[in-house]
Amino acid sequence: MNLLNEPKIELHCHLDGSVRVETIIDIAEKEGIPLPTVDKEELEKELIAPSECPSLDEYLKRFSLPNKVMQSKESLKRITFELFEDAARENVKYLEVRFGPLLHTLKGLDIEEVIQSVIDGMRDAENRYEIKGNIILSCLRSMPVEGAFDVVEKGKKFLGKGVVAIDLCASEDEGFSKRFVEPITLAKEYGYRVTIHAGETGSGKNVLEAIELLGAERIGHGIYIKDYDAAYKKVKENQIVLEICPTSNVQTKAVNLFSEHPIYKFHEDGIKVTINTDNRTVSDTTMSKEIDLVDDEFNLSKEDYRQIYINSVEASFADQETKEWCLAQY
Ligand SMILES: O=c1[nH]cnc2c1ncn2[C@H]1C[C@H](O)[C@@H](CO)O1
Ligand SMILES: [Zn+2]
Repeated sequence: MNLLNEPKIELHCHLDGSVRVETIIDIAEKEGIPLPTVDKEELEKELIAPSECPSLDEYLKRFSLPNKVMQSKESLKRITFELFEDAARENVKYLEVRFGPLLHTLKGLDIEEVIQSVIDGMRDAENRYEIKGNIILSCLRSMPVEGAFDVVEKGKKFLGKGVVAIDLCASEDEGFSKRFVEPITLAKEYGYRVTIHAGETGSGKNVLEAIELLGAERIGHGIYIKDYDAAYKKVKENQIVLEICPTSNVQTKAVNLFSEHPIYKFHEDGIKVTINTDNRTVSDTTMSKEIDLVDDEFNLSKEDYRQIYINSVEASFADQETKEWCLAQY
């Protein structure tokens, strides 16, 4: 199937993992930020995780460089605009972009300014292209829990104005959900929707706990439910949607080889899967590449793709009007 022209929906895409390489060089020059090299190809080697990348923690090291140029309002707005522009050019109709606000406060911006700048970039792109978006605020598991409270509180005023959900990301330790029950419960009370990165590095139990303790409605990755029956059943029975990111899953060693990826088995068994990039730059990918990868390996039929598109629309945290618009695009 040639999928470049098919409409697409993306629910799992990190802003800091999706910065154009030329933009990193340009902002660094303008803001006087030193880079290891200003040669585009050399810089790509620093930014793109190899497929032989040994682990998630190794993969996560690629984010420190882009975050250096994401410390001003202008750069955050520009980077967001460009991400939506790139997505619109490959016919993505709706994109939920996520980022950790606290990562962008190193040079004096406050959390509200960070969020507002990302919203501004998104709105500019929505006005210019046929794409709609929403924002997911990510809290890093590697930071103290107080950080998550801070993000939940400061992000609250943007709910319904661009921000829709809360996420936990970064290194995945066994049993992390227990630590975050309070801030995520508070977020739910405020009206945030919930998606959680879990089951990426070996633990299906983390997926079960993210659903039971944190009320996750969607799971980022969730690969390891394949080895943990209770989590598998929970995901299937509760129709929890998996945000699968094929290339990233190989790089972080959620799977060793893409041919071993359980995405198609899940799909055939009635688990709701979606296809996403995770990180356009760090994983050197696009939605078209990710869908092609799945198609090459598992021979997606038109009906398979249609189902995945519908899963994505229905599981999105968009309002009803936007969901209907997305469905009408197919
Ligand atoms: O696939 C991922 N798993 C866990 N954390 C991730 C993944 N991709 C990116 N992140 C982290 C690194 C970023 O700095 C952070 C916020 O976008 O989210
Ligand atoms: Zn992710």
